[in-house]
Amino acid sequence: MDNLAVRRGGVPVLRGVSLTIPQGLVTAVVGRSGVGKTTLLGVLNGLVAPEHGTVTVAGSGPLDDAEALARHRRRTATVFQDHALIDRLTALDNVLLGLADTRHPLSPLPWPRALRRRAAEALDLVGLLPRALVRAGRLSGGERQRVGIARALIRKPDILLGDEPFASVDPALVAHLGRVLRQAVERQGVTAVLVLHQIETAMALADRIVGLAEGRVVFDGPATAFDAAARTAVFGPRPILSE
Ligand SMILES: Nc1ncnc2c1ncn2[C@@H]1O[C@H](COP(=O)(O)OP(=O)(O)OP(=O)(O)O)[C@@H](O)[C@H]1O
Repeated sequence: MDNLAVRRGGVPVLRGVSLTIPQGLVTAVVGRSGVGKTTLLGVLNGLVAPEHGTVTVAGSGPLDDAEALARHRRRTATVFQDHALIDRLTALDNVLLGLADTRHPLSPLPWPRALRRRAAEALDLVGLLPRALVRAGRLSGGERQRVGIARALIRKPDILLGDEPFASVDPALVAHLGRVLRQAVERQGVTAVLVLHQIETAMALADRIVGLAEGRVVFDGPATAFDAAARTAVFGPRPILSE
């Protein structure tokens, strides 16, 4: 990302962000609420157009070119903050939507057995196989989120973007899902960029941390280097709690 500036609703959100995200690692994006983490992810999957600056992806090219953007999207999977599931479809069919660029997702033809098996395996990875045939509209928030993760993993993407992918997941499951994502990164060479709300989760899961404050990158380094000073730069001084 080179000197990116982005406005939302006319208001500057990112102001000159330059960043290199290394391939094959997990990078966590952290910062206070409203700082522009989702916006940064939106620029990375081409859903948000920068006012100026460019994003160039190795193997795809600068994303301001339509062909490069299409190439980039075929290699990318996103876990959205609001899950973006179709309520009337089962968990399994929602996972198959991850393969929608191979065939129309709502085609009345049954999905080939091999692909259904792949979807079942993806659901198993996130611990949801017993809920495979339940309609998404009947799943809990955390279950929906895990369907979203399975739908991203079934694509076997080169690039995995996640917007608070564990936000509504039971805390006991977060470590397990973190391991599932790390396995995908390590076995398939995935480059992951995850917006993470909890700095503790980011430090445990990510190789690198990017901290945003006031529209700029104020920390960019290994997770092990995210110290008290970095925490203050990103999140501000700790509030003093009155008794
Ligand atoms: N579609 C939009 N129209 C106008 N303003 C927007 C829009 N989307 C986001 N914003 C504003 O842009 C700023 C950055 O939003 P963004 O969602 O990127 O922040 P965030 O860091 O992901 O927040 P959170 O941690 O609360 O999810 C916020 O001030 C938000 O109100």
